[in-house]
Amino acid sequence: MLHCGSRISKLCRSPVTPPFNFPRRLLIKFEFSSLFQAKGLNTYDEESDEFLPWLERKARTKISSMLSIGKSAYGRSLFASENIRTGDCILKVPYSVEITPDNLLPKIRAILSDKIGTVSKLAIILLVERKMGQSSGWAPYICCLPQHGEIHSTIFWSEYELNMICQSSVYQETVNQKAKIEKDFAAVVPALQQFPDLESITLQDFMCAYFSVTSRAWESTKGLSLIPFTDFMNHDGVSKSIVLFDDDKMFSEVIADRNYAPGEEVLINYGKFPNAMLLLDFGFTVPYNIHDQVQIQLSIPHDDNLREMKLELLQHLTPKIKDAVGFNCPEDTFIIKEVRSPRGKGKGLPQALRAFARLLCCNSSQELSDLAMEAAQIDGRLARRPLKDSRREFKAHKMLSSHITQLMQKYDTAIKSLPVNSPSMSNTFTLRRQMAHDLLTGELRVLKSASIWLNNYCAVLKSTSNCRSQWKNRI
Ligand SMILES: C[S@@+](CC[C@H](N)C(=O)[O-])C[C@H]1O[C@@H](n2cnc3c(N)ncnc32)[C@H](O)[C@@H]1O
Repeated sequence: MLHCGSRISKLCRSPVTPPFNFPRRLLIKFEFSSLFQAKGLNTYDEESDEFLPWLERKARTKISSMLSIGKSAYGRSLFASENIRTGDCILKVPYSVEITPDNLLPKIRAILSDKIGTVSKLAIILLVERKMGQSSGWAPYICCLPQHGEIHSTIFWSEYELNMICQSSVYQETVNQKAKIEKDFAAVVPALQQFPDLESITLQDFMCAYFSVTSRAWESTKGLSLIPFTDFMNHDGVSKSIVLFDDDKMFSEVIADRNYAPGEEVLINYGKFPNAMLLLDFGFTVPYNIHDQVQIQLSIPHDDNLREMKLELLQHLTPKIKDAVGFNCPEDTFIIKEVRSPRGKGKGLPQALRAFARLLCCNSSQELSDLAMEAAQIDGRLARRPLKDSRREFKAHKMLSSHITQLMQKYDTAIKSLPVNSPSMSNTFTLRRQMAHDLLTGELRVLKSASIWLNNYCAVLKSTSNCRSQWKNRI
């Protein structure tokens, strides 16, 4: 899921020209292919057999004649039930059968704190409907949602399991997410206590419902919603199709971007998510994830004589400059992605990170003033250009390189310390250990690519400055 505020929304594009507007943002962006067909078991799912007819009766319209629900290696999934051709609309779900915060019972909404977020509101709806059992108008959907024990999001990992991934930023994100859920639950409890049927809802129930929302909801122009049936589709990171929302006709739909034979599993793309996000929000990882990324934290050391001046420079720049620079505190976090070419321009190594490194390596007030003046003369962004003195530019990047080397060593140790697979391990632990391995190896790959690029950049700087000094000596 793309978390509200903290995660960047991206417009979704479909290879098929849609006849209507794209959604602003999808919590899950649907793309599909049969890449994983080998894993798509398509065993007949008796329980789900009645699901689509039930939803179509509720919607009073046909939703899909081309897809059926089956069981896959990753739980329920949708499979082609007939030949599908590129451009076919394979499902169309009216907004009337999507679950949005508007479905919250007015009597509960009236006593809920304003601070409760949309994810929590949807989670409460799911919990209320579950408590209603068979009398719920959503009962067939509710009983398909994941239960505690089937969920592998890191919010459900034990401390021991979490320790396997303490190198990754997802560790802290998990701690933060759990704290947020606990806070929301504490705010929800007084409202639940007003209703005898709901007061037995536990934090664990709330966490499961919260996970159902983060792993299955979309965000579109109309806000956050759960889309029954569509949310049975599993993820394939290389697929291209998406769910489209037609606000005029009030339905969401998926259009085939290729042909499918009957029985093929139809997979979609949830978005360009790194394993860290897949793990936290969806409870799974992919073995080789091209979207993996690593958080790098740099700080101005307390024993740096110029610390105050560096802070001053960062803090007293105009807000525009601060935003553009991307840092305004002694310690900052930068996201790096895999650097594709060791000799390329460093795509993946954020300019802001390199700029911070240049600032950190300044060792005179004159150098700092020069940087500030240069920033003012160009676009206001600090230290974005290579330093004129190539030895200082070298030093800044060497510092980054050694920081990344240290991180690589820590990741390497973490991977080597993963418990060795053994038959005595529970299935759950074996799976989570594998997820930890996917996550750590992906992040290590990102670090290695950055390290190669930095070493190459430093080598070029060194040879250039050597050439220059040899040339100077000759004159
Ligand atoms: C939107 S639901 C998809 C339907 C789900 N399989 C079900 O049984 O209802 C997302 C969940 O499906 C599973 N899933 C989807 N794609 C996966 C993949 N590529 N690998 C592993 N699990 C996947 C994860 O459990 C995830 O939380």
